[in-house]
Amino acid sequence: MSDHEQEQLTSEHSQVSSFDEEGVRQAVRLYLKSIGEDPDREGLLDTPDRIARASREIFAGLHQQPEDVLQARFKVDTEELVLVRDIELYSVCEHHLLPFHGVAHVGYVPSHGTVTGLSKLARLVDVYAKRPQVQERLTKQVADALMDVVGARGVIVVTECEHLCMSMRGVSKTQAKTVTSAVRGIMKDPALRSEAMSLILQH
Ligand SMILES: Nc1nc2c(ncn2[C@@H]2O[C@H](COP(=O)(O)OP(=O)(O)OP(=O)(O)O)[C@@H](O)[C@H]2O)c(=O)[nH]1
Ligand SMILES: [Zn+2]
Repeated sequence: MSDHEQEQLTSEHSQVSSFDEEGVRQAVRLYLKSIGEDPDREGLLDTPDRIARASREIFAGLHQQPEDVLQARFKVDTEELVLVRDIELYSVCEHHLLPFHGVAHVGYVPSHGTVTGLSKLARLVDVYAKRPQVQERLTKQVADALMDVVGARGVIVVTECEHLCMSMRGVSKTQAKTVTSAVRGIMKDPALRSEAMSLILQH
């Protein structure tokens, strides 16, 4: 198996177990102790519970599939580009468990007039963002889901993010933005791709 196939296997198809709230609470107490804090001081008493509740939200995408949010599909007489720009995105980098955040631009060309609801594109971004991630994989997974689940003829996904692991620590570059893209199907056609890119870049 190639490295690429191995990476896909471990990050996309590995078994996800159910959310263990008590496990998170215990881990946070241990973490606080290990950084030299006192988990029993007043200000920190409820922190393990807060982090457990917040983690349920932040990592909700681990327990969702694209099919769960792409159910709204209907017919509109169009086979033209549909693009939702500047979809806010909050995710967590799997290397440091620190946030990365920014925007996603998601465009697709429907097949036989089958479109999905506009809000569903944003929900799809969340399904993949609310997991421990790397930005490249997030971008690719959104594109692949639109091709596979909605049956799009072509897709373009561009994400622009700031990684807190690069700004609040480590290399400390606060202005650096990471841009990744995934282009599928007929969107690879240079004219269509450049139409989509010019719409995406209209800030
Ligand atoms: N390609 C990619 N890299 C990421 C992403 N998020 C974080 N990283 C990088 O993952 C790398 C992990 O590198 P390591 O050398 O193992 O970790 P580190 O010692 O904490 O690295 P520094 O951040 O350079 O201090 C770093 O270069 C991060 O910038 C992402 O979404 N995509
Ligand atoms: Zn990181």
